[in-house]
Formats: sequence, structure tokens, C-alpha cells
Amino acid sequence: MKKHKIEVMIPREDIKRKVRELGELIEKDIKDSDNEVICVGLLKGSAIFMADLVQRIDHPVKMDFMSVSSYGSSMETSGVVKIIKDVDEDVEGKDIVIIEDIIDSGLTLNYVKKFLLSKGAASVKICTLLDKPYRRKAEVFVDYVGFEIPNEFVVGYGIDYAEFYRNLPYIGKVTLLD
Ligand SMILES: O=P(O)(O)OC[C@H]1O[C@H](OP(=O)(O)OP(=O)(O)O)[C@H](O)[C@@H]1O
Ligand code: HPA
Ligand SMILES: [Mg+2]
Repeated sequence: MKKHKIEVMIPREDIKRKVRELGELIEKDIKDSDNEVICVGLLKGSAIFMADLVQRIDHPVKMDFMSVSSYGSSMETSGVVKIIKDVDEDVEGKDIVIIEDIIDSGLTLNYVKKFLLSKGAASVKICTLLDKPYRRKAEVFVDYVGFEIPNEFVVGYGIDYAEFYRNLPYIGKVTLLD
């Protein structure tokens, strides 16, 4: 890891409020569906967000996880999305809500959404806590966005820099020092 500092970008209280709002929006959209609803979190970044968000959805949903990696220990995407762990549930005919921590190039979500639709999901929606819309390499329609953030490398609340800082209770901005 290069020498760096971290400053607060989104404090813990703002995240809490936003998670509550997102949970209410998702609940409103899914409560009249006749299909089973599966919230699919993308490991590892979404783990903390997913855990908090599902508790704000007052409707019976299943939880499942995929592991898809493209960053490794770097600050830049490798451009190659690899599925390391598939969902356990059969998604055919189910309504899927993908829960993601951050969208940057869009490569991860573009790939995962197509993948789940190809397995026969009835619908696939996307909920992300953070959106960095400035560096898109692939188009993705995002149904629920917590915060749009500037083009900075961020950590915390599940999001890592070389696997560290996922345990920060806020979103922090990483600045490299020389
Ligand atoms: O829009 P993109 O440019 O594809 O970037 C976003 C993805 O990158 C990060 O995952 P990463 O591959 O680092 O795995 P992690 O969740 O285990 O940190 C992040 O959690 C998103 O899943
Ligand atoms: O800003 C980020 N931080 C950590 N991981 C990431 N993956 C895409 N963007 C980011
Ligand atoms: Mg990562």
C-alpha cells in the first residue's frame, strides 16, 4: 500500500439516514410483487451495507451473495470481471435486487446484471450506496442510489483499499502522499 491519508467524506449519521430511505423505497417497490425477492450482495464490499439495508425492508426477502472481483489490491480496475462465487439460490422467475457498495467503471454491475438475467431472473434491480458516474466504461441503469460522489478513491463501510479499512463506520476519501 502506498503512503496515504484518509479524510471523512460521508459521516456515519448521513449513511444511517440514507440506508433508512433506500430501504423504504425498495420496500414500496417490492411489496406488491407475487414473485420471491432475493437481495444479492456482491462480496466483499456490500457486506456491511447489505446487513444494515435488509433490516430496513419490511417484507420477507431472501439474502444471497456473489463474489466478483476486478480490482485486486489496486486502485484501478483490471477491466476483467471474474465470478468467484455464484448465487446459491435458483434465480429463475425471482425478482432480484443487487446490493452494491459502489459503482465506478460500471463493469462489475453491467456483467452481473446480464449474468442474472441470463439465468432467468424475472427482474433485476440495482441498489448502490455510492455512485461515481464520471469514469463509466459500461452503461448501467441504477434503480436506487444513495450518494453520488466525486471521482475520488473512497474507503469505509465495507469498501477497501488493498483489503483494509472496510471496518471504518464512515466513508473516507483516500489521498496518496509522496
Ligand atoms: O464499477 P466498477 O469499476 O466495476 O467497481 C465497483 C466494484 O469494485 C469493488 O469491488 P472489488 O472488485 O474491489 O471487490 P470487493 O468488493 O471485494 O472490494 C466494489 O466493491 C464494486 O463491486
Ligand atoms: O473508490 C473506490 N474505492 C474502493 N474500491 C473501489 N472500486 C471501485 N471504486 C472504488
Ligand atoms: Mg475492492
